[in-house]
Amino acid sequence: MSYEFIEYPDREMLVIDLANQIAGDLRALLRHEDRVALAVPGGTSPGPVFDDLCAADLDWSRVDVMLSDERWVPEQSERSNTRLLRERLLVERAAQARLLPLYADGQDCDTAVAALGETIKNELPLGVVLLGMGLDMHTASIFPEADRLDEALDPKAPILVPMRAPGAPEPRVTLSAQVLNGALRKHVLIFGADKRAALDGARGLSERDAPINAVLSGAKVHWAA
Ligand SMILES: O=C1O[C@H](COP(=O)(O)O)[C@@H](O)[C@H](O)[C@H]1O
Repeated sequence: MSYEFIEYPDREMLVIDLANQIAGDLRALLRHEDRVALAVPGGTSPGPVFDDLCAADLDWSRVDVMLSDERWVPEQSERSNTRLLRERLLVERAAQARLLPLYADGQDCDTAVAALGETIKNELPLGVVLLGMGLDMHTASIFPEADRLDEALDPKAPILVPMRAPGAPEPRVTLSAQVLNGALRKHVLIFGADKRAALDGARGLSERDAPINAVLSGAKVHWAA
């Protein structure tokens, strides 16, 4: 699998350039489509990119934003990826975008995935996907040793898969690898020497051992120490 690796002198330059590239991708796709879907990660890495991207000059009213994965916790929780989105991406100009939820309050994730997946069906293929990666080489919530890892990696996987994993403190839902991998533009955001070593270490491993490998083909990987 081949991907483009872009190394930046520092995190600030990465953030500015990546936000510009995503905005450029969205503008380019909006020239030919009525609406474009953008999927983004949660966790600790993407916040600064959201802070820049939210001010991008484009027709956000035609952008459908969703998460790559969600931790099954209420939006009030510090661990809610939806909360991060609302606070740092869906503000300023990007407040015009439509949020497609990956969480349903009061339901369990195993029953909620079918209905949540239905709302995403018409968005495929996704226009732009930004992904993160954990030190254990998980991406979205596709974790090594997760209970439904094989299902999430299956080319015939459903759109959304519930997931429980030793490395995840709460149940999750995740877009499946084929949905993420099928995006028209793919970006992966990685900060730090330890994650770069993890990415290098993923080379030659199976997708089960290194789920990041399931989404790298044709992606741009953005890295800064
Ligand atoms: O739990 C998650 O982890 C990954 C990586 O997060 P980071 O904090 O190491 O940047 C993230 O991509 C994923 O969306 C999130 O749910």
